[in-house]
Amino acid sequence: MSEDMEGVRQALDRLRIRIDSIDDTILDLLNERLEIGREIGAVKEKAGLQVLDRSREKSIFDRLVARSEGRPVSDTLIHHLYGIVMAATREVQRSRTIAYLGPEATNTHIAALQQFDYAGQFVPRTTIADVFEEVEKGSCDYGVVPVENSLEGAVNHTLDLLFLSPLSICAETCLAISHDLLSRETDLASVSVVYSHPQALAQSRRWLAQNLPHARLVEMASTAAAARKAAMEPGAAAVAGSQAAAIYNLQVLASHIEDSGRNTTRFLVIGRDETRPTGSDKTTIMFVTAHVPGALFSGLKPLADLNINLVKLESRPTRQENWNYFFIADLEGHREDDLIREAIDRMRPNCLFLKTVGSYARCSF
Ligand SMILES: C=C(O[C@@H]1C=C(C(=O)O)C=C[C@H]1O)C(=O)O
Repeated sequence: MSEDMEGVRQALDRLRIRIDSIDDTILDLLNERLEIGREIGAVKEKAGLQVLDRSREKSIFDRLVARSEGRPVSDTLIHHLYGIVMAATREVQRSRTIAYLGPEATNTHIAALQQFDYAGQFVPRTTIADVFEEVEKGSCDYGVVPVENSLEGAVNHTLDLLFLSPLSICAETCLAISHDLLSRETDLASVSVVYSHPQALAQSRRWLAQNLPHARLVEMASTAAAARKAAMEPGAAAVAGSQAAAIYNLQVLASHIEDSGRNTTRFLVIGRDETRPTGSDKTTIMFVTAHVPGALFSGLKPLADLNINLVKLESRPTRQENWNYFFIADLEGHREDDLIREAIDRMRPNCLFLKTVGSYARCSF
């Protein structure tokens, strides 16, 4: 090693010792914070108070943002980091169980982790119907299921189950599906085999041919199974979402290796909560109209009359009678808004059946 390189190594070692010591302190302080959170939880439980206190959380964010002004930890980073820390502090006060369409590391799992800030007990279920059932019978507080993909369209099974279910939509979350190359290796040269779902391999074919021309490509049942395999095998990599890296402790060797296309999936959180208005909300209703000319038109007319934006309209067979359909409409606004309330009241007499499935904050893309 040249003298120069030796100097660089020593400088890095010295600085990294300081980083290690800071990480230890941060971790000890986080553990102390969670322990205090647990004590706060006990006080609240005795007093019959709710775990979530938004105004306290807001005042913490405001104080920290002001404290860090002009320093490297930005406003956005504070919201991101402390959002996770606060979710964990709430979680030790009252654990939430979240059923999702599994197995582990699927896009639905990632969407669930993202939506609940990684705090909670996440329970994989094999089918969308099983997720609904867990929440309906009360063994889980929430369920997370896919509802729409930007390339494939609606997930009909989710819509059909929602039609029959007593549960509400509490939130929606969107996930940009992108493909990354994940491995326990730290450089591309050490990768000799790449595992993934056939679709993900196909969508990354050009990048793989250019960057790993000699690697063997092996098809797996899912990108999650591929990531799990890559985590166990030296010289192996997986094409999967970057979040699978955190779940399986893998390195992201390359990001966004898909050849083209923007592929986004929208997920719903189902449960029993009635969500408060946020100022940027959507309301989902489901309704059935009579089988006569103009029925859908008169059903929807109040929306036009009241100038309410119809974000989405889908139809599905009711399966109770042939050629009978129910409609799913997403309206801009919250069920507590006077305008939305008025519109639904006016729609009701024009429909054979109508239910509000939930009002929730719109996801940002
Ligand atoms: C710890 C508390 O419970 C929750 C968690 C908070 C936090 O992590 O700082 C703040 C407010 C509450 O939503 C609290 O009420 O102080």
